[in-house]
Amino acid sequence: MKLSRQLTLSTAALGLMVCGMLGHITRDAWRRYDDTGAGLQALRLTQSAMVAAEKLSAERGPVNAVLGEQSGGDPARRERLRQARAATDLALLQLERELRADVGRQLQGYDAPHPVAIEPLYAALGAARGEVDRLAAQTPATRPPAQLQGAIARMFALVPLALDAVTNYTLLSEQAYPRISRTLIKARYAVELREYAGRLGSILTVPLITGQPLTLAEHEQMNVLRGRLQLLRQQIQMPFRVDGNPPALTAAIARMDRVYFDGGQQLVTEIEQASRAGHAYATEPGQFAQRYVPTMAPIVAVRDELLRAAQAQAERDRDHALRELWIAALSGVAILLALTLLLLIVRRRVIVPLLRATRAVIRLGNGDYSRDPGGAQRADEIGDMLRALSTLRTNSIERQQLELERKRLIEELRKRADTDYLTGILNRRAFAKAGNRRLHHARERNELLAVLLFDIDHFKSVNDNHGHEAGDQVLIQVSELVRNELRDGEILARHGGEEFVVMPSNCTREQAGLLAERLRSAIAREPLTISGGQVLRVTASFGVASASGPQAALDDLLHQADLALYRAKRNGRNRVE
Ligand SMILES: Nc1nc2c(ncn2[C@@H]2O[C@H](COP(=O)(O)OP(=O)(O)OP(=O)(O)O)[C@@H](O)[C@H]2O)c(=O)[nH]1
Repeated sequence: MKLSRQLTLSTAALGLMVCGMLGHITRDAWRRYDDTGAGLQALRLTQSAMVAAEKLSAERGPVNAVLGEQSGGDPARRERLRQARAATDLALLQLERELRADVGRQLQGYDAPHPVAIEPLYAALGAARGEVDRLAAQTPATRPPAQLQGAIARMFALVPLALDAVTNYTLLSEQAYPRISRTLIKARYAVELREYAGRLGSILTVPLITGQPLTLAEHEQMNVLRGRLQLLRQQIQMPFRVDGNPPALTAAIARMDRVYFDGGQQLVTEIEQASRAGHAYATEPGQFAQRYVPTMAPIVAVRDELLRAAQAQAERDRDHALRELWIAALSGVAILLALTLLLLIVRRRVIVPLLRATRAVIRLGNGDYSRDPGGAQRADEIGDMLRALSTLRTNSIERQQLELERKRLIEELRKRADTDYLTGILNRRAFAKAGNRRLHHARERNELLAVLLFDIDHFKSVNDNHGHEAGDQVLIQVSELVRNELRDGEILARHGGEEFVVMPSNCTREQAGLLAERLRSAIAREPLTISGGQVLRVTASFGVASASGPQAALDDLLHQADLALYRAKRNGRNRVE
């Protein structure tokens, strides 16, 4: 597989792995963020349900005051009852609104009990208030104690309905966001504490109205409630395992201990003691409610402090989760960008130069040195490689030039070895090679072969009379003259000194004689101009020999021609024999 493809595939695989990992991290961060959001939502619902439960509890105070009045309708008490009812209605409306807006959106998907429907609570509340109003319309003396008890019991029965909602929303909050569960459980205890504190006070309502002592059952009921209140108080006081209670919560608990457990319960104890002693009660229900109810406010403050702590924790966690989500998403994008950039850099800085280098190596291998691989300005390893290739190209060009020069020199040497240095025609050695080749050829085809040997007459006198250099010029001009007379395929060579040899192809003795005659007359006819402008005329004597058949040998042929030449010299020169 090619390197560029391998790189693309491995980068893609790496990118996928990084994407998968980041997807996982981002999904986790998103889930945490979503959980804290859902937790906050559930927390708001829990808070609304707790406020509704508290308002329902609080409504019992004015109810007791109105039902416990001694004479006629007290407008101030009625007004307090109206205000308490308005506060309850507002809290329920708030809860209902949040339920409609939020449940099914944020909290969907959590396997929690379905929050209680608000309608049964409204029905029970309507019925209880109707009963209270009916009794309040009667004069105090005509209000039967049993019916008063019934009306108060109905009011009591409302709170568990709201507490059910509290419990369910608390569970939802816990499930959506477990980190705040301990705080919410404590808040739930505070709500219960407020409810039981209210109940403790409410037990006294009827005895205070009727002026009767508390019954044994009422004493026992009060002891049970006190026990529960102590238990809940201890649970709330118990510090959180990791961080302990926050200072604001510690202060709220201390205030609750002082105001309610010391002050509020003291009021209850005083009435209990008067009942046991058989004394008349020093207070009537309205006055008692006015003194007792405010002592329960710090309990609600503790609850609110706990809810505030839970909310602060959830918001902190949500901000943290959001920050992590951003970090995961941004680092994912940054890693992917870095990978892409790396791929592009490697492709541009490594793969492309490698491909260029490969092409350059192939070109060099094929002997094409036309283009330089380039990249000399790069300071990295690829630059080193390209520079090495450039050097290789330069060396190869030099080597190629040397090789050409060597070939040219060899060719020149070969030529020189075969060429007569003076006349430029073949020398005796080259003639022997060419002549033997032709002889061999003639033998194969059974052709006739002839040799003409000629020698310039009285050449010595040319040298003697005109100088050796003039003799050289005569030799050169005679060879040129003869070469011009010959046709292609007719070999001319200097056989030595002033002696030349001609070998025509496939030629009879007669044809060779005619050729010799033609050459002889051309030499004799041609005036030769030597340096200094002097004109000379020379003649030459020719000896002709021919041979055919397998026995023919070049030396024999030359020997016979030489004999014929000798005869021509002897017979007067400038002739053909
Ligand atoms: N200038 C010159 N002279 C040469 C060369 N080679 C041989 N000679 C001369 O050629 C002459 C040959 O002389 P000879 O063999 O006596 O023959 P000739 O004078 O031609 O007389 P015949 O052949 O009998 O007609 C000698 O003087 C050689 O020195 C050469 O390359 N240049």
